[in-house]
Amino acid sequence: MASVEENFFEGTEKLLEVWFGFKTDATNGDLRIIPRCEWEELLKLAKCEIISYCKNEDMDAYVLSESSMFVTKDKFILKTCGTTTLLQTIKPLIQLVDSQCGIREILDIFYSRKNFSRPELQIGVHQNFVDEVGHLDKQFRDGAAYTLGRMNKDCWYLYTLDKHGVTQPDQTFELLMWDMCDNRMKIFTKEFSESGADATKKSGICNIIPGAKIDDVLFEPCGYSMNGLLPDGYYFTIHVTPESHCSYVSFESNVPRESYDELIKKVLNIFCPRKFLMTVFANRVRYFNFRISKFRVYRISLIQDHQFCNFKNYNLTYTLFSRPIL
Ligand SMILES: C[S@+](CC[C@H](N)C(=O)[O-])C[C@H]1O[C@@H](n2cnc3c(N)ncnc32)[C@H](O)[C@@H]1O
Repeated sequence: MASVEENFFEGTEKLLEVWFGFKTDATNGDLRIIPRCEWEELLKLAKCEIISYCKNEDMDAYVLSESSMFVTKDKFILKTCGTTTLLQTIKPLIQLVDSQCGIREILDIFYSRKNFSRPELQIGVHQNFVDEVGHLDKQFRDGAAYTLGRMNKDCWYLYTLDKHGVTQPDQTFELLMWDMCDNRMKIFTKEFSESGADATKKSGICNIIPGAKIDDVLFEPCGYSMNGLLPDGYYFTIHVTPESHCSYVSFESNVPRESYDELIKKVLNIFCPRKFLMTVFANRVRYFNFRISKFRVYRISLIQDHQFCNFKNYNLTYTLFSRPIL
């Protein structure tokens, strides 16, 4: 029988979002003209590959062997888990966008991740955030790095640019969940579900944001990834590592909401995590005032850490919750 060590999978993702300055006068000024073979080459540097693809008018969405990639006219999002080497793509990405689209200006970048369960298994700079920051600093002059949460326990790292880059309304909401309920995790195995679509239906993921165009994959023997596309460049993406000794789920979306209460309630009801971390990022155009007192849905949750950051262009709320085992 394989040991727990051999079966360990690091579900925690590295997440990169890059906003490019887009040129109205250029016919090639759109990241979506970049051919798939170029993305495939770029992803090789991160040690992952495309396994599924869907698109709508505003966005191209790729399910990867390790999480997801989204491409819009002027925005690139890459989310990779396991022992991928995401930051190896950053310089080649900038060169690729320059050579194919003639775009050199970078409005903002966001590189973030939760602390890993097993950082020693990561490759190169990804073993610790200080080295990741060093790598990013070589590329960007005005980078700023932060740690939210407890440096010796659960925390969340962020690297962004210290500038007023993105002028259009923008927000990103993330729920990172771990210590999951085993019963719920069964759905994301081939033993219990036939396909990605079957798991999406059985779990109730299909009801989180109705009307989305969904591309879902169920891995063999277990594991699940989905991208959901909505009109006007909105998306959501869910990734599940169901193995009980390292269970982890992530939910991410840029859909705007006055309050995220309903969305959070739906996601928590599906996955039942014992611990979860929430980040809400919103720029001044889409200022989001998060008030913890309104958190009716978490009556049974304990807030362990709650922090609010006021950046030059964005506000960020970070909250870590734990729930008693019922
Ligand atoms: C790619 S998925 C989603 C990972 C995601 N970051 C998460 O939130 O957990 C990872 C899950 O799929 C399983 N899996 C099965 N085959 C895989 C493969 N070829 N590559 C990556 N993961 C695979 C892993 O064991 C794990 O349970």
